[in-house]
Amino acid sequence: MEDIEDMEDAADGFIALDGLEKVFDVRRRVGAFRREKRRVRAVDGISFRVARGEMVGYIGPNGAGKSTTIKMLTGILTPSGGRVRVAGIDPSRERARLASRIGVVFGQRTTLWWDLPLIDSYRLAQRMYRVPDARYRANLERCVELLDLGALLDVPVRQLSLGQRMRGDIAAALLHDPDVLYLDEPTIGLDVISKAKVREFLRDLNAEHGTTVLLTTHDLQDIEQLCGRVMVIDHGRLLYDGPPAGLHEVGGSERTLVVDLERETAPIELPDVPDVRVVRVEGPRQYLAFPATGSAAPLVARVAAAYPLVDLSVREPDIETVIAKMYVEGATVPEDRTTV
Ligand SMILES: Nc1ncnc2c1ncn2[C@@H]1O[C@H](COP(=O)(O)OP(=O)(O)OP(=O)(O)O)[C@@H](O)[C@H]1O
Repeated sequence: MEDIEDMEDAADGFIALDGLEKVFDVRRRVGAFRREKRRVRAVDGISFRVARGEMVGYIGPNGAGKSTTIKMLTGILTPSGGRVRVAGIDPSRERARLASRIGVVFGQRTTLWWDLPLIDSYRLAQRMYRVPDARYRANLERCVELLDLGALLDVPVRQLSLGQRMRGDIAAALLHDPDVLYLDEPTIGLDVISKAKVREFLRDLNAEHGTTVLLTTHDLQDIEQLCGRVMVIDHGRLLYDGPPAGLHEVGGSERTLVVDLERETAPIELPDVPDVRVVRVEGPRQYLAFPATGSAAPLVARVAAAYPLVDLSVREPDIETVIAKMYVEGATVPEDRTTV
Protein backbone atom coordinates (compact mmCIF):
# COMPACT_ATOMS: atom_id res chain seq x y z
CA MET A 1 0.00 0.00 0.00
CA GLU A 2 1.22 3.49 -0.82
CA ASP A 3 2.06 5.57 2.23
CA ILE A 4 -0.69 8.14 2.70
CA GLU A 5 1.84 10.78 3.72
CA ASP A 6 2.89 10.83 0.07
CA MET A 7 -0.66 11.08 -1.15
CA GLU A 8 -1.48 14.73 -0.53
CA ASP A 9 -2.64 15.27 -4.06
CA ALA A 10 -3.78 11.76 -4.81
CA ALA A 11 -7.32 11.85 -6.10
CA ASP A 12 -8.81 9.99 -3.18
CA GLY A 13 -6.68 10.92 -0.25
CA PHE A 14 -6.72 14.65 0.46
CA ILE A 15 -8.36 13.88 3.78
CA ALA A 16 -7.53 10.34 4.87
CA LEU A 17 -8.66 8.56 8.03
CA ASP A 18 -7.68 5.00 8.85
CA GLY A 19 -9.30 3.36 11.86
CA LEU A 20 -9.36 6.70 13.69
CA GLU A 21 -10.24 6.50 17.39
CA LYS A 22 -10.73 8.88 20.27
CA VAL A 23 -11.41 7.61 23.75
CA PHE A 24 -12.22 9.95 26.65
CA ASP A 25 -11.90 8.89 30.26
CA VAL A 26 -14.70 10.60 32.10
CA ARG A 27 -14.92 10.74 35.90
CA ARG A 28 -18.41 10.86 37.26
CA ARG A 29 -19.59 11.46 40.82
CA VAL A 30 -21.67 8.58 42.13
CA GLY A 31 -23.37 9.42 45.42
CA ALA A 32 -21.64 11.67 47.97
CA PHE A 33 -18.11 10.20 48.06
CA ARG A 34 -17.60 7.77 45.21
CA ARG A 35 -16.28 8.61 41.77
CA GLU A 36 -16.69 6.30 38.84
CA LYS A 37 -14.41 6.20 35.80
CA ARG A 38 -16.09 5.65 32.48
CA ARG A 39 -14.61 5.31 29.00
CA VAL A 40 -16.37 7.08 26.15
CA ARG A 41 -15.42 5.88 22.68
CA ALA A 42 -16.34 9.16 20.97
CA VAL A 43 -14.79 8.04 17.66
CA ASP A 44 -14.59 4.29 17.32
CA GLY A 45 -12.53 3.25 14.31
CA ILE A 46 -13.52 5.52 11.44
CA SER A 47 -11.95 5.20 7.99
CA PHE A 48 -12.71 7.30 4.94
CA ARG A 49 -11.12 9.25 2.11
CA VAL A 50 -12.18 12.65 0.85
CA ALA A 51 -10.79 13.73 -2.51
CA ARG A 52 -9.52 17.25 -3.14
CA GLY A 53 -12.44 19.45 -4.21
CA GLU A 54 -15.18 17.23 -2.76
CA MET A 55 -18.00 18.74 -0.69
CA VAL A 56 -19.05 16.13 1.84
CA GLY A 57 -21.71 16.13 4.56
CA TYR A 58 -20.80 14.61 7.93
CA ILE A 59 -23.95 14.10 9.93
CA GLY A 60 -25.28 12.26 12.94
CA PRO A 61 -27.35 12.74 16.10
CA ASN A 62 -26.13 14.70 19.12
CA GLY A 63 -23.09 13.07 20.71
CA ALA A 64 -22.37 10.91 17.63
CA GLY A 65 -18.71 11.99 17.44
CA LYS A 66 -18.78 14.63 14.69
CA SER A 67 -17.07 17.46 16.60
CA THR A 68 -14.48 15.07 17.99
CA THR A 69 -13.63 13.96 14.43
CA ILE A 70 -13.36 17.58 13.26
CA LYS A 71 -11.16 18.43 16.25
CA MET A 72 -8.79 15.59 15.28
CA LEU A 73 -8.81 16.82 11.68
CA THR A 74 -7.74 20.28 12.82
CA GLY A 75 -5.17 19.01 15.32
CA ILE A 76 -6.96 20.36 18.42
CA LEU A 77 -7.30 16.78 19.69
CA THR A 78 -4.76 13.96 19.39
CA PRO A 79 -6.23 10.60 18.30
CA SER A 80 -6.15 7.68 20.72
CA GLY A 81 -5.60 5.32 17.78
CA GLY A 82 -5.56 5.06 14.01
CA ARG A 83 -4.20 7.53 11.49
CA VAL A 84 -5.31 10.84 10.09
CA ARG A 85 -3.78 12.97 7.36
CA VAL A 86 -5.01 16.22 5.87
CA ALA A 87 -3.15 17.43 2.78
CA GLY A 88 -0.44 14.92 3.73
CA ILE A 89 -0.03 16.51 7.18
CA ASP A 90 -0.50 14.79 10.55
CA PRO A 91 -2.79 17.41 12.18
CA SER A 92 -1.89 16.99 15.86
CA ARG A 93 1.87 16.85 15.18
CA GLU A 94 2.01 19.79 12.79
CA ARG A 95 -0.91 21.90 13.83
CA ALA A 96 0.74 25.21 12.92
CA ARG A 97 1.69 24.04 9.42
CA LEU A 98 -1.80 22.68 8.85
CA ALA A 99 -3.43 25.92 10.05
CA SER A 100 -2.47 27.73 6.85
CA ARG A 101 -4.20 25.02 4.78
CA ILE A 102 -7.53 24.84 6.62
CA GLY A 103 -10.38 27.14 7.61
CA VAL A 104 -12.88 26.36 10.37
CA VAL A 105 -16.33 27.79 11.03
CA PHE A 106 -18.34 26.86 14.11
CA GLY A 107 -21.98 27.90 13.80
CA GLN A 108 -22.48 28.08 17.55
CA ARG A 109 -19.29 30.00 18.34
CA THR A 110 -17.65 32.92 16.65
CA THR A 111 -13.96 33.34 15.96
CA LEU A 112 -14.53 37.08 15.51
CA TRP A 113 -13.68 39.67 18.16
CA TRP A 114 -16.97 40.47 19.83
CA ASP A 115 -16.31 44.13 20.65
CA LEU A 116 -14.41 45.09 17.51
CA PRO A 117 -15.72 46.09 14.09
CA LEU A 118 -15.72 43.18 11.67
CA ILE A 119 -12.87 44.62 9.61
CA ASP A 120 -10.55 44.61 12.67
CA SER A 121 -11.02 40.86 13.09
CA TYR A 122 -10.08 40.44 9.45
CA ARG A 123 -6.92 42.53 9.87
CA LEU A 124 -5.97 40.39 12.85
CA ALA A 125 -6.59 37.22 10.83
CA GLN A 126 -4.36 38.61 8.08
CA ARG A 127 -1.53 39.12 10.56
CA MET A 128 -2.07 35.79 12.28
CA TYR A 129 -1.90 33.86 9.00
CA ARG A 130 0.71 36.21 7.48
CA VAL A 131 -1.39 36.78 4.38
CA PRO A 132 0.41 39.09 1.90
CA ASP A 133 -1.40 42.45 1.45
CA ALA A 134 -2.42 41.98 -2.18
CA ARG A 135 -3.84 38.51 -1.55
CA TYR A 136 -5.65 39.69 1.58
CA ARG A 137 -7.24 42.60 -0.29
CA ALA A 138 -8.35 40.40 -3.19
CA ASN A 139 -9.84 37.74 -0.89
CA LEU A 140 -11.55 40.32 1.30
CA GLU A 141 -13.04 42.06 -1.73
CA ARG A 142 -14.41 38.78 -3.06
CA CYS A 143 -15.92 37.76 0.28
CA VAL A 144 -17.40 41.21 0.90
CA GLU A 145 -19.07 41.16 -2.48
CA LEU A 146 -20.34 37.58 -2.45
CA LEU A 147 -21.36 37.52 1.21
CA ASP A 148 -22.84 41.01 1.11
CA LEU A 149 -20.68 42.36 3.92
CA GLY A 150 -20.01 45.88 2.56
CA ALA A 151 -22.26 47.74 4.99
CA LEU A 152 -21.17 45.61 7.95
CA LEU A 153 -17.39 46.00 7.99
CA ASP A 154 -17.40 48.86 10.50
CA VAL A 155 -20.08 47.37 12.75
CA PRO A 156 -18.96 45.75 16.05
CA VAL A 157 -19.58 42.02 15.87
CA ARG A 158 -21.88 42.06 18.90
CA GLN A 159 -24.34 44.22 16.93
CA LEU A 160 -24.59 41.82 13.98
CA SER A 161 -27.58 39.54 13.50
CA LEU A 162 -26.89 35.80 13.57
CA GLY A 163 -27.01 35.56 9.77
CA GLN A 164 -24.67 38.54 9.33
CA ARG A 165 -22.29 37.15 11.94
CA MET A 166 -22.22 33.77 10.23
CA ARG A 167 -21.37 35.36 6.88
CA GLY A 168 -18.68 37.36 8.69
CA ASP A 169 -17.26 34.17 10.21
CA ILE A 170 -17.17 32.37 6.87
CA ALA A 171 -15.23 35.27 5.32
CA ALA A 172 -12.76 35.22 8.26
CA ALA A 173 -12.10 31.51 7.63
CA LEU A 174 -11.30 32.12 3.97
CA LEU A 175 -8.97 35.14 3.99
CA HIS A 176 -5.87 32.91 3.92
CA ASP A 177 -7.13 30.80 0.97
CA PRO A 178 -7.45 27.47 2.77
CA ASP A 179 -7.63 24.27 0.70
CA VAL A 180 -10.03 22.69 3.18
CA LEU A 181 -13.00 24.27 4.96
CA TYR A 182 -14.65 22.59 7.94
CA LEU A 183 -18.10 23.91 8.68
CA ASP A 184 -19.86 22.93 11.89
CA GLU A 185 -23.60 23.79 11.67
CA PRO A 186 -23.14 26.81 9.38
CA THR A 187 -26.88 27.43 8.95
CA ILE A 188 -28.04 26.81 12.51
CA GLY A 189 -30.61 29.38 13.65
CA LEU A 190 -30.59 31.24 10.32
CA ASP A 191 -33.73 32.40 8.53
CA VAL A 192 -34.59 31.03 5.08
CA ILE A 193 -32.97 33.90 3.17
CA SER A 194 -29.72 33.83 5.16
CA LYS A 195 -29.55 30.05 4.72
CA ALA A 196 -29.95 30.45 0.97
CA LYS A 197 -27.16 33.08 0.86
CA VAL A 198 -24.74 30.90 2.82
CA ARG A 199 -25.51 27.85 0.69
CA GLU A 200 -25.09 29.74 -2.57
CA PHE A 201 -21.75 31.11 -1.43
CA LEU A 202 -20.47 27.66 -0.42
CA ARG A 203 -21.59 26.13 -3.69
CA ASP A 204 -19.70 28.80 -5.67
CA LEU A 205 -16.63 28.53 -3.45
CA ASN A 206 -16.48 24.79 -4.04
CA ALA A 207 -17.15 25.03 -7.78
CA GLU A 208 -14.86 27.96 -8.58
CA HIS A 209 -12.00 27.48 -6.14
CA GLY A 210 -12.13 23.73 -5.73
CA THR A 211 -12.12 24.18 -1.93
CA THR A 212 -12.64 20.84 -0.20
CA VAL A 213 -15.56 21.20 2.22
CA LEU A 214 -16.55 18.98 5.14
CA LEU A 215 -19.89 20.04 6.54
CA THR A 216 -21.70 18.98 9.69
CA THR A 217 -25.31 20.02 10.00
CA HIS A 218 -28.68 19.08 11.42
CA ASP A 219 -30.40 20.48 8.36
CA LEU A 220 -30.87 17.80 5.69
CA GLN A 221 -31.54 20.51 3.12
CA ASP A 222 -27.95 21.75 3.54
CA ILE A 223 -26.81 18.27 2.57
CA GLU A 224 -29.27 17.82 -0.26
CA GLN A 225 -28.50 21.20 -1.79
CA LEU A 226 -24.74 21.17 -1.34
CA CYS A 227 -23.24 17.73 -1.06
CA GLY A 228 -22.81 14.94 -3.57
CA ARG A 229 -21.84 12.64 -0.75
CA VAL A 230 -22.84 12.27 2.86
CA MET A 231 -21.40 10.24 5.71
CA VAL A 232 -23.56 9.33 8.67
CA ILE A 233 -21.93 8.65 12.01
CA ASP A 234 -23.50 7.35 15.19
CA HIS A 235 -21.86 6.12 18.40
CA GLY A 236 -18.49 6.95 16.85
CA ARG A 237 -18.97 4.64 13.87
CA LEU A 238 -19.66 5.21 10.22
CA LEU A 239 -23.15 4.05 9.44
CA TYR A 240 -23.59 5.22 5.85
CA ASP A 241 -21.37 6.69 3.15
CA GLY A 242 -22.93 7.54 -0.19
CA PRO A 243 -25.17 9.95 -2.08
CA PRO A 244 -27.76 11.98 -0.07
CA ALA A 245 -30.65 10.39 -1.97
CA GLY A 246 -29.52 6.95 -0.83
CA LEU A 247 -29.97 8.10 2.75
CA HIS A 248 -33.70 8.10 2.27
CA GLU A 249 -33.67 4.82 0.37
CA VAL A 250 -31.81 3.06 3.16
CA GLY A 251 -33.97 4.56 5.87
CA GLY A 252 -37.25 4.56 3.92
CA SER A 253 -37.84 8.03 5.32
CA GLU A 254 -40.77 10.29 4.59
CA ARG A 255 -41.37 13.98 3.99
CA THR A 256 -44.51 15.71 5.10
CA LEU A 257 -46.78 17.88 3.00
CA VAL A 258 -48.61 20.31 5.28
CA VAL A 259 -51.76 21.65 3.63
CA ASP A 260 -54.07 24.41 4.86
CA LEU A 261 -57.59 24.01 3.48
CA GLU A 262 -60.33 26.64 3.38
CA ARG A 263 -62.29 24.69 5.94
CA GLU A 264 -62.18 21.52 8.01
CA THR A 265 -62.79 18.42 5.94
CA ALA A 266 -62.55 14.69 6.44
CA PRO A 267 -58.95 13.37 6.07
CA ILE A 268 -57.76 13.78 2.48
CA GLU A 269 -58.07 10.66 0.37
CA LEU A 270 -56.12 10.18 -2.84
CA PRO A 271 -56.54 6.51 -3.71
CA ASP A 272 -54.66 6.85 -7.02
CA VAL A 273 -51.51 8.37 -5.43
CA PRO A 274 -49.39 5.57 -3.94
CA ASP A 275 -47.69 5.67 -0.53
CA VAL A 276 -49.41 8.81 0.75
CA ARG A 277 -51.32 8.94 4.01
CA VAL A 278 -52.74 11.55 6.35
CA VAL A 279 -50.81 11.39 9.61
CA ARG A 280 -52.40 14.31 11.47
CA VAL A 281 -55.41 16.63 11.21
CA GLU A 282 -55.58 19.95 13.09
CA GLY A 283 -58.80 21.69 12.05
CA PRO A 284 -58.33 22.90 8.45
CA ARG A 285 -54.62 21.85 8.50
CA GLN A 286 -53.70 18.32 7.42
CA TYR A 287 -50.32 16.55 7.36
CA LEU A 288 -49.64 14.04 4.58
CA ALA A 289 -46.61 11.76 4.74
CA PHE A 290 -45.03 10.66 1.44
CA PRO A 291 -41.75 8.91 0.51
CA ALA A 292 -38.75 11.29 0.75
CA THR A 293 -37.30 9.80 -2.41
CA GLY A 294 -40.22 11.12 -4.50
CA SER A 295 -41.18 14.63 -5.64
CA ALA A 296 -43.92 16.59 -3.88
CA ALA A 297 -45.12 18.16 -7.14
CA PRO A 298 -47.61 15.47 -8.34
CA LEU A 299 -49.03 15.17 -4.84
CA VAL A 300 -49.51 18.94 -4.56
CA ALA A 301 -51.23 19.00 -7.96
CA ARG A 302 -53.65 16.24 -6.94
CA VAL A 303 -54.52 17.88 -3.60
CA ALA A 304 -55.02 21.27 -5.29
CA ALA A 305 -57.33 19.73 -7.90
CA ALA A 306 -59.56 17.92 -5.43
CA TYR A 307 -59.55 20.10 -2.26
CA PRO A 308 -59.97 23.83 -1.41
CA LEU A 309 -56.25 24.51 -0.91
CA VAL A 310 -55.17 27.83 0.71
CA ASP A 311 -51.52 27.25 1.56
CA LEU A 312 -48.94 24.48 1.78
CA SER A 313 -45.39 23.69 2.85
CA VAL A 314 -43.12 20.66 2.71
CA ARG A 315 -41.25 19.49 5.81
CA GLU A 316 -38.08 17.46 5.55
CA PRO A 317 -37.54 14.47 7.84
CA ASP A 318 -35.10 15.25 10.65
CA ILE A 319 -31.75 13.53 10.79
CA GLU A 320 -32.62 11.64 13.98
CA THR A 321 -35.66 10.07 12.32
CA VAL A 322 -33.70 9.10 9.19
CA ILE A 323 -31.00 7.48 11.31
CA ALA A 324 -33.48 5.68 13.55
CA LYS A 325 -35.02 4.16 10.41
CA MET A 326 -31.58 3.14 9.16
CA TYR A 327 -31.13 0.90 12.18
CA VAL A 328 -34.45 -0.75 11.47
CA GLU A 329 -33.73 -1.28 7.78
CA GLY A 330 -30.06 -2.20 8.21
CA ALA A 331 -27.64 0.40 6.90
CA THR A 332 -24.88 -0.23 4.38
CA VAL A 333 -21.45 1.31 4.10
CA PRO A 334 -20.03 0.83 0.61
CA GLU A 335 -16.83 -1.20 0.90
CA ASP A 336 -14.68 1.05 -1.27
CA ARG A 337 -15.25 4.05 1.01
CA THR A 338 -14.20 2.39 4.20
CA THR A 339 -11.38 0.05 3.37
CA VAL A 340 -7.78 1.15 3.00
N1 LIG B 1 -13.63 16.54 26.12
C1 LIG B 1 -14.46 15.52 26.32
N2 LIG B 1 -14.40 14.79 27.45
C2 LIG B 1 -15.22 13.75 27.65
N3 LIG B 1 -16.17 13.34 26.76
C3 LIG B 1 -16.29 14.03 25.63
C4 LIG B 1 -15.45 15.16 25.33
N4 LIG B 1 -15.80 15.63 24.11
C5 LIG B 1 -16.80 14.85 23.66
N5 LIG B 1 -17.10 13.89 24.55
C6 LIG B 1 -18.11 12.82 24.42
O1 LIG B 1 -17.87 12.17 23.19
C7 LIG B 1 -19.06 11.84 22.52
C8 LIG B 1 -19.07 12.49 21.13
O2 LIG B 1 -19.15 13.91 21.28
P1 LIG B 1 -19.09 14.93 20.04
O3 LIG B 1 -19.11 16.31 20.61
O4 LIG B 1 -17.97 14.56 19.14
O5 LIG B 1 -20.47 14.63 19.30
P2 LIG B 1 -21.20 15.43 18.16
O6 LIG B 1 -21.60 14.41 17.13
O7 LIG B 1 -20.34 16.55 17.69
O8 LIG B 1 -22.49 16.00 18.89
P3 LIG B 1 -23.26 17.40 18.74
O9 LIG B 1 -24.09 17.30 17.49
O10 LIG B 1 -24.11 17.42 19.97
O11 LIG B 1 -22.22 18.48 18.69
C9 LIG B 1 -20.19 12.32 23.43
O12 LIG B 1 -20.59 11.23 24.22
C10 LIG B 1 -19.51 13.37 24.28
O13 LIG B 1 -20.15 13.48 25.54
